[in-house]
Amino acid sequence: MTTAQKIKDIEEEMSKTQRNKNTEYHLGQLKAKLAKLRRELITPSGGGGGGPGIGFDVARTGIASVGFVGFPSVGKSTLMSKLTGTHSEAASYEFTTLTTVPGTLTHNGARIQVLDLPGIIEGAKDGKGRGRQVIAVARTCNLIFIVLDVLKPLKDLAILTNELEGFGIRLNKKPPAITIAITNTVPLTKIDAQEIKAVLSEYKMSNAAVSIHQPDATIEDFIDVVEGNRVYVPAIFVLNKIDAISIEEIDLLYKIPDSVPISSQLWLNIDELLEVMWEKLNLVRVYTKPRGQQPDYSSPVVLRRGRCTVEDFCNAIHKEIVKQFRTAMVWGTSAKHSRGQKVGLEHVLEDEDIICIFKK
Ligand SMILES: Nc1nc2c(ncn2[C@@H]2O[C@H](COP(=O)(O)OP(=O)(O)OP(=O)(O)O)[C@@H](O)[C@H]2O)c(=O)[nH]1
Ligand SMILES: [K+]
Ligand SMILES: [Mg+2]
Repeated sequence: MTTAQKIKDIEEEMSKTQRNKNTEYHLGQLKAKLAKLRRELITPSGGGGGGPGIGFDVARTGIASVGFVGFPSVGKSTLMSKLTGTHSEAASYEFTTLTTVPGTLTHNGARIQVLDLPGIIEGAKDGKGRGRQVIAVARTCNLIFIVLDVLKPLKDLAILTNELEGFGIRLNKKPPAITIAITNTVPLTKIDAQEIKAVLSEYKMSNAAVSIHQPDATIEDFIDVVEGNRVYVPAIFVLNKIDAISIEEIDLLYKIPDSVPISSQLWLNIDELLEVMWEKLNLVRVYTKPRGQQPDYSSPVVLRRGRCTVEDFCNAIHKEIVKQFRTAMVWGTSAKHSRGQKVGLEHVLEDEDIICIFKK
């Protein structure tokens, strides 16, 4: 039996099983089995791994990357060509794009790589078409544009989200606040949730201390933590081709969370798309101020959130700078005083801070 078939069987059994106190343990087991099978799909045991294949893995440039995921002919390539100036073939027939096509755009001084991808279809995560290669590229991006055609049913949005979920990608979600520490000394006296026990037994963890710090955590969140190979990626639902619908219909579209309606063909509402893209990328711009001079606002050093200490700033300019570093003055949100703060290499910078480095 193939992995895809095994998954289907379990999904069928789950849909037939009514949820109650007596079936909780069994359902927990099934969900864990399902997660393990999905992992097999992401990383096939026969070697080769689940990474992007030939024509999909492209050289990475820029400070962050945005991947385009969507059904065929929703307008991904039209958008990508216009945003970056790099030509990616667009046409009225499906599967025009067959590989990853990279381009770059510069926004607020940051160079961002844009990856146009082939269209995917339902069942992509289970091996249909080139879906798995496409989703494997999307997994490595800092932001995903889920591109949708407003003339097609909006249930496509749920289908695409589900395809990515099945590949371990969590859209617009924070990692669950759950920790698992395996121990041989602490007996499991307080845990009585049948589902948690079932999952742990499925993973052959007989002595585990589970701490859940999140009241609304679900058993799916718990499995995500046990599996540990999830990626949490921000996403924008790009609702394309609004030139083909009425104003009233556009107003309804605005109710979809994290969505931006646009027309890539008529170039409508692209400013909003770029603004939301910028917010979601969560980048940190740092302006350099040479001693005794005004800050240079024209070309910020752009860093990624979580990797934006003064040391990261130095390394982004030149590897040698850290060796000569004595101290730095910082002005802006991260500084304690409005007149600036003297800081060391470990200081964490904020967006639009100004920095002056003093060397030894
Ligand atoms: N009306 C309208 N048509 C558009 C818009 N954007 C793209 N199209 C048309 O939609 C068709 C498909 O466009 P593509 O850019 O090739 O779509 P794609 O998503 O890259 O398609 P695949 O690579 O085949 O998956 C083309 O005929 C485009 O001219 C838009 O904003 N409005
Ligand atoms: K097309
Ligand atoms: Mg295309």
